[in-house]
Amino acid sequence: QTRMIKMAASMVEHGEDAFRKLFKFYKRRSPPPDFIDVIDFTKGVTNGKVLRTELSATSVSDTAARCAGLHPVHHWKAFGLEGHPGFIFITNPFLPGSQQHWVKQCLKVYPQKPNICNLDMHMPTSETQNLWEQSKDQLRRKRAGKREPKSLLEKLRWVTLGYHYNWDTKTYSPAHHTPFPSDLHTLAARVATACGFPSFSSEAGILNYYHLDSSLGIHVDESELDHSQPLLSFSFGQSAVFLLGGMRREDPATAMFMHSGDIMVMSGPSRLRYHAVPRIVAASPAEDPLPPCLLPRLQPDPPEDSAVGPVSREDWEVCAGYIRSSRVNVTVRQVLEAGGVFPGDRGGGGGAVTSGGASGRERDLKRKKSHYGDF
Ligand SMILES: O=C(O)CCC(=O)C(=O)O
Ligand SMILES: [Fe+2]
Repeated sequence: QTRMIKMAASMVEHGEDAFRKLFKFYKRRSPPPDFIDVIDFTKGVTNGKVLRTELSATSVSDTAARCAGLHPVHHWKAFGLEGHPGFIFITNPFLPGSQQHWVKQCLKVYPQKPNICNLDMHMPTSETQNLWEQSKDQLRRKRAGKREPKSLLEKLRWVTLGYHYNWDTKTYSPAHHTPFPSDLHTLAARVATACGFPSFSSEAGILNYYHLDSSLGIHVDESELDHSQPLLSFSFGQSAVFLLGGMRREDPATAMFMHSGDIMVMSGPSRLRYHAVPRIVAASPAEDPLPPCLLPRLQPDPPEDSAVGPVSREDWEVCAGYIRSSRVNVTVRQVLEAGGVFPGDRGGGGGAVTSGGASGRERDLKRKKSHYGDF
């Protein structure tokens, strides 16, 4: 019997190596990896694994899409992956000019109280309240090509929204909840509806801020209590290599680019797949550090009741200084079943939930360290 256990252990180890090796391959600095095997959905169906997917084009009116800064749903290009039901990749469906709104919110608005960020553990609220004010002049100079010491905003690693994820206990709790931003709620609702999840409710958000040397370890997001609802992921700024694995940590993974504006939906049988971000891919020196979809252009005024507003030139200069060497990813999750409550919660708060599985939302040590300490 010990032999069997040993054999199983070595198989797991061997398998784990496959995803970990791929992770290390794409993370490597010198020599840098080639990206030949990385799927680029913006190039269409070029890889045998890539499939076109139809969305429910009539489920979201063109007006509702426009109010969330999105093209009409029938213009979106959505893809799936062979053997990965429930995985949906939408290449940048944002209207020109509207990604700027989300970048600005992620840098200027969402890091503010009552939301929680990694810097809260290290400094008084009076200082974290003012990340933007304290960083804006430095970032503006950066945008003009000047070398600058790291601004406070560049030390931001994560922000949580709604039910604030507790990285230590790997749980959400009714005691740690603040209102979810309404503009992001609207965006997520439109995307979820187009993907066939009209009852999706944005209850928790995790924003991850990456620089050119950042990565996110292999993990699965299983702390939410309702896995029948999708996980939505929005990316802005520099591109990333994203690895999508299987239901077990040792399953092989597929590499794909996530570019600015791309949206990923992990639903159904793909909701609990392992995944990781081994690398941020900087624009080549010959290119503008800002992707074309983030270059300033004159936009028609957004509709009256739009969730997205115009970004002032002043504010955009700061954002551009930041995003020329960074990536922001926003994930939106539904935590509870419709009408559900936290187990053990009698309405009085407290009573954190432990998610299934002993591993919870497993992150590698590196990532864990960066949660509270790495700055
Ligand atoms: O940055 C990404 O694309 C992935 C983020 C992620 O997996 C998470 O926040 O759970
Ligand atoms: Fe994740």
